[in-house]
Amino acid sequence: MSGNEEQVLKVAMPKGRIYKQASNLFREAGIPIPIEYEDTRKLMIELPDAKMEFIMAKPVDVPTYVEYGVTDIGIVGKDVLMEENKDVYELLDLGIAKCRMSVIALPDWKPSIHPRVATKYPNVASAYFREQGQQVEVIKLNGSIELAPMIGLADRIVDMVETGQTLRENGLVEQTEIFSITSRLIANRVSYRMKNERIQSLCDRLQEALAARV
Ligand SMILES: Nc1ncnc2c1ncn2[C@@H]1O[C@H](COP(=O)(O)OP(=O)(O)OP(=O)(O)O)[C@@H](O)[C@H]1O
Ligand SMILES: O=P(O)(O)OC[C@H]1O[C@H](OP(=O)(O)OP(=O)(O)O)[C@H](O)[C@@H]1O
Repeated sequence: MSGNEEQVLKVAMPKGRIYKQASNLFREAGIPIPIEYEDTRKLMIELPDAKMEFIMAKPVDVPTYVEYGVTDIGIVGKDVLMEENKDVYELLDLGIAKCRMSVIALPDWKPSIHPRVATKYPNVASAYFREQGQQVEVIKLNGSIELAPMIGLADRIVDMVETGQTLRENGLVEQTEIFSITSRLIANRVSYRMKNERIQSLCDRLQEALAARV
């Protein structure tokens, strides 16, 4: 890394579906991060002129990098923030990668004596059903969650809905929306104090870029 170490702002960017929207927003804010990174396996991007360094992280790991301070800030979905419950500051709602967390079932769902709920988000699901006063067994899956009620692993699932296409194509219905999701800018607590001016100025630029969109 070149330049003054103190001044470099380290950012954890999520690989996958958030990257494109987040990188568009950064470019609109005047930060020339590449549009695509998929054609390389490079996991770090340095922007010496902007004194910024980006790491390409698995989305679910972004709060961990930020909590440990190996990056100063990061971008992450509200779903991951709720599930991971890390000790970080949530600075800005970026309004990108919109979707919602919902309870989903087959159309003929009926309450059962030993209800089972499959999800990628066991903490979110457990907290939700606890608040509802419903005792359920939560089963953790890592993907293709919609399969669970279809093949009898669970009665219901807690999962994200964006367009609703996955539900429609698999004959499932949304029972309840638990919360809406967008991506957030988060910061390490120490970095927020030590690099406050840099982080604040980035927030201002991102907010201006967001305001210019509407
Ligand atoms: N349709 C959607 N389904 C899932 N997440 C979505 C959707 N639309 C927006 N998002 C947001 O994108 C984030 C990252 O999703 P993405 O699929 O890239 O990562 P992931 O779930 O970790 O995938 P993988 O495990 O395949 O790497 C989610 O945490 C959520 O905030
Ligand atoms: O409402 P839709 O627009 O259909 O989007 C929702 C789907 O997208 C996500 O799955 P993802 O693509 O991340 O795949 P996976 O979790 O099954 O790996 C989510 O878990 C839903 O299955």
